[in-house]
Amino acid sequence: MNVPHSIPVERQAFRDAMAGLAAAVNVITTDGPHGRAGFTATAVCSVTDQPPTLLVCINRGASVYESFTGNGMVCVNTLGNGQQALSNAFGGKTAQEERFATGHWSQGVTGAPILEGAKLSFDCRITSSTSVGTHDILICEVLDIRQQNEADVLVYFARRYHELAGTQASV
Ligand SMILES: NC(=O)c1ccc[n+]([C@@H]2O[C@H](COP(=O)([O-])OP(=O)(O)OC[C@H]3O[C@@H](n4cnc5c(N)ncnc54)[C@H](O)[C@@H]3O)[C@@H](O)[C@H]2O)c1
Ligand SMILES: Cc1cc2c(cc1C)N(C[C@H](O)[C@H](O)[C@H](O)COP(=O)(O)O)c1[nH]c(=O)[nH]c(=O)c1N2
Repeated sequence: MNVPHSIPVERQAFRDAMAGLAAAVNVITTDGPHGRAGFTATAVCSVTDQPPTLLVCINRGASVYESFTGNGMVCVNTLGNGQQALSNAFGGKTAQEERFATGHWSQGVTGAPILEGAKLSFDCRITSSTSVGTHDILICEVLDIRQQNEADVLVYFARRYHELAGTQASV
């Protein structure tokens, strides 16, 4: 079978198609010698459960990039219903102080900020990374998990937020 290799997919066509994938909304945080920082990410998924590992894609052009790669620690805070303001604040163009002022934070094993009231928080160490196009794929080993089983879930789909009723997840 002849597979057409040379038909380019336009950037906008790719984005329009990706808008059809529903995704959880996460505020990714870090702290350490390279500063406290955070950004919103939907490009997060499970990689393997041995060792428990997830990935986070971060744009190398983001103002927070050096803080994340320099500190080498991250917390993936998955948002629940009613936390759209946090997603918007961490979604770009606002100062870090302003972003963190929208939530209440604690610290766990890695020192990265843990969002009080998040649906889930994965405290992680970055074990490796790979550059693809404009982004780095951060491979993050999960060292600790905090969760609210009954919390509702915030979903980003078709360029807007949707709320889902909570479901039980077990660790
Ligand atoms: N992976 C990402 O970097 C990513 C993901 C989602 C949203 N965003 C950013 O958030 C803003 C709002 O996004 P939106 O979903 O409302 O509309 P949009 O049209 O900008 O994006 C639609 C979808 O395309 C994908 N996408 C967008 N920008 C991308 C990028 N630079 N690299 C890889 N995939 C990308 C995402 O799946 C996104 O949900 C935009 O500035 C967008 O760039 C970035
Ligand atoms: C819903 C949604 C989802 C995502 C984003 C935005 C929004 C609103 N952004 C963009 C990212 O949050 C933004 O670029 C950072 O906050 C960095 O912005 P500054 O460079 O600091 O202004 C984003 N960026 C990224 O590198 N990976 C991702 O998965 C996502 N996902």
